[in-house]
Amino acid sequence: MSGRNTALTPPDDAAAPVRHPDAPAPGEPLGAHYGHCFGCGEGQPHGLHLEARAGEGVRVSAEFTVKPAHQGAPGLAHGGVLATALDETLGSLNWLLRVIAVTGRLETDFVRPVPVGTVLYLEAEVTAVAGRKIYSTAVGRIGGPQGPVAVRADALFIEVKVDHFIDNGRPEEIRAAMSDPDQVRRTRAFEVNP
Ligand SMILES: CCCCC/C=C\C/C=C\C/C=C\C/C=C\CCCC(=O)SCCNC(=O)CCNC(=O)[C@H](O)C(C)(C)COP(=O)(O)OP(=O)(O)OC[C@H]1O[C@@H](n2cnc3c(N)ncnc32)[C@H](O)[C@@H]1OP(=O)(O)O
Repeated sequence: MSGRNTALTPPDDAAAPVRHPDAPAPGEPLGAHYGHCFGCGEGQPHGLHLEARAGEGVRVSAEFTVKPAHQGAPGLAHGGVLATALDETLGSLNWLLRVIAVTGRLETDFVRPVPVGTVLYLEAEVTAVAGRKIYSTAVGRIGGPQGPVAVRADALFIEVKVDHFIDNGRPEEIRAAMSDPDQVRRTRAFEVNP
């Protein structure tokens, strides 16, 4: 990785994020980006079924209820599942920028154990943009939207073209996605980004 800048701190010449004019209004649900997504899709029985809503600026909020299928230790959420909830919430921010992006780096702090049955209240925001690099941060609280922080993360997403998925995804799922008009419409909405 020598010569590559993979830091989670934006460079000095990074720009403030700009909310896309067609971004959903604050309070509106963003909906799943893909029905079989483990984070947000309805078609994954043991998935997180995370529902994100647009906030003000380039911010989102989301809730995730920890189910028995998400355990690591007895009665406690698996850390990787909590990282997935953070990743998914952070990923949904890119919908407000109308940019397709994938996680390059995700740095997670696990601050408190999260029992099964808990609702994790997540909030995320984009802090800066530098070329294809999108810097963002998220927290997850328990006991209520203003409760104590249980998890937090900083992330770097990298903008990609839709070809990233078409070229790399397993052909049978890509074929199915491309023959689903709702999926195509949702994906194409990103491509008109100037
Ligand atoms: C029509 C049907 C199509 C179906 C599509 C369906 C849906 C699509 C729509 C929306 C869905 C979009 C996303 C999903 C949303 C949420 C899910 C949660 C998010 C995820 O779960 S997503 C999965 C996990 N994610 C990956 O699967 C990424 C694997 N990876 C790669 O695919 C490459 O690695 C890539 C593309 C990241 C970069 O590759 P590349 O060749 O384009 O760019 P390059 O290497 O030149 O890097 C450019 C600059 O980024 C820096 N950089 C690169 N990598 C870095 C790293 N790891 N850490 C820190 N910095 C990094 C470099 O340092 C350089 O920075 P600098 O220029 O300053 O040096």
